[in-house]
Amino acid sequence: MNAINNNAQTYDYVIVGGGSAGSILAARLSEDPNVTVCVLEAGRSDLRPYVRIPSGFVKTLTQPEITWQFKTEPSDGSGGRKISTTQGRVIGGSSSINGMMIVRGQPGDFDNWESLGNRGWGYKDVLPYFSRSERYTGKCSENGVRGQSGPIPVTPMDWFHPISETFIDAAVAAGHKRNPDYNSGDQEGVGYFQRTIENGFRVSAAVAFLAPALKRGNVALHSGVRAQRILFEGKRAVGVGFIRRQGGEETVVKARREVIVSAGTANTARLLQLSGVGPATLLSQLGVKVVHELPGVGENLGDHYSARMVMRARRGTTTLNEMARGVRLGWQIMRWLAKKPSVLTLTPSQAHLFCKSSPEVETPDLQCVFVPGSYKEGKHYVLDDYPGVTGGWWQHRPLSRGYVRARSKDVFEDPIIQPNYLSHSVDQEVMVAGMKIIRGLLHSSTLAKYLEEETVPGVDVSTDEKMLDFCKSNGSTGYHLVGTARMGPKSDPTAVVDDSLRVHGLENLRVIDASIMPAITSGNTYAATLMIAEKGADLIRGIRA
Ligand SMILES: Cc1cc2nc3c(=O)[nH]c(=O)nc-3n(C[C@H](O)[C@H](O)[C@H](O)COP(=O)(O)OP(=O)(O)OC[C@H]3O[C@@H](n4cnc5c(N)ncnc54)[C@H](O)[C@@H]3O)c2cc1C
Repeated sequence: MNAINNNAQTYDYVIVGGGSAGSILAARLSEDPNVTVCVLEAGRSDLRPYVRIPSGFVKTLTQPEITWQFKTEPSDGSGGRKISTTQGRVIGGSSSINGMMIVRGQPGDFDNWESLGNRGWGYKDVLPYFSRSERYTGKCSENGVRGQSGPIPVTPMDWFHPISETFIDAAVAAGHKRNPDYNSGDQEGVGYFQRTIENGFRVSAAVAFLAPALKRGNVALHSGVRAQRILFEGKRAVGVGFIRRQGGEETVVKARREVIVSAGTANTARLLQLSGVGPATLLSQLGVKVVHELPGVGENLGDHYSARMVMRARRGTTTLNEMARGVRLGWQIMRWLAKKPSVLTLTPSQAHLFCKSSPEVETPDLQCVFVPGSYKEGKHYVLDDYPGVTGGWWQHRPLSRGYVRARSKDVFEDPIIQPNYLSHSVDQEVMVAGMKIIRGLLHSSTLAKYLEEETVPGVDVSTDEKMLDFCKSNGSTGYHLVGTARMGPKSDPTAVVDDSLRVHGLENLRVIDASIMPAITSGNTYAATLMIAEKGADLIRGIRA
């Protein structure tokens, strides 16, 4: 181990990652004025129009200056393709570039975590933490599960397209119930997404938590720096070494109490590995000295593999494809400037359908989404030249698992990310079932007044085999990477952290971000990550909800 510079600055807590979880942790830990916190963040300022204006989402994905331009390894399930699985590298992390849709998941997701040996992570235990960070402005159900005074606004959809409403009608006609609040504990049904958008702007975890915390004076933020290793004295984490540029000189910050890794699922696993915590064989291939052997570091990678189909709308129908261009776009910009609902404040998907792939399944195992617009086939976020709509779908709880492995000791070289999409036969069956459900709705008589022809993939893709092939060769990431530092008891050989989020076998080191999920949640993963951070902060402070 390199010598630790004795002039290094010392804080009570050093947090690696000023993203979704890191922002909450910095804010909660610094509520005590006697505590000092240092946040190390690889990205820089989030004061950018494409970050702050919700529809800028698609632009951010291709901007390397604010994103980790990660790609997955090819596999049979991805039709031999590498898939871009961009993550946020900017203040606020992925919360500054995500799709802003808030989906908590299902009660059973967390009861399952608890049944895997994680005490205090059942649905009833995590509910207060979901509520704590949110300020839900929609109509609340009477069971009191929604938060109404937290820092993150969760707002109902305020801009509606008649085809989206007709999609909802089609789902109701097909027997699905209209659900006014899928985050109430009963997820099943169809309706509109809830969003982290307020007054026309994205409200990221950094805007809601980190920025106010920085004003307290006991939080230091180093941006544009990459942590390259956690420093240990024996088995105790004592600080973090970071660099500003590839091959640059290392600076050290020391942690009096704890080092907390909140670098996101891919980077957290990679940082642990580069710090000598991980599978011994991998560490030896990398030339990293083993501090503590933990075979599960980087394993158990999960994601929501999604596919989409496109329908051409009848001539004269105005979809987002037309509204996001020319004079119509000008009008929408004017509306946004006047603080009126506008296409500029849309989430990437407008309507949802949480449903079952078959009657035998106990709770919804599919998430279907509807967008009153469409992208050109094979192109990244280029709108079709004709009026079109998109139906997408993914399996809630896929069984396929992959891994993240550092490629080299250099934190400027992207890690190997292999999600092994659709490697499990159940996942293949559920994806095909999902395609049949969404296709049935898009071709229904209810939507026929608007839609005329399936353009992607086309009706000749009609057998289960062809549909599976289509999913394999056209599907994509849900951007919901989780699981590479899975939480579980010591008796579980693949567990990385215990149910207090402490890394097994080491002292003063916790992982608190999406990587600790033992199994992916039934929905987009942001809300669950915020909950993990809220609970993680209490675990550190010894507070019970
Ligand atoms: C494009 C996209 C769209 C998404 N859409 C949705 C959605 O609509 N709804 C939803 O619920 N979920 C969505 N998600 C998923 C959700 O945003 C993530 O699950 C969640 O934000 C993960 O939070 P995190 O704290 O684990 O990581 P992040 O928020 O990614 O934070 C990690 C931070 O650590 C920093 N970092 C990493 N390595 C280092 C290092 N070595 N040194 C210093 N800093 C480092 C990163 O730059 C980053 O800022 C989306 C994700 C993406 C990427």
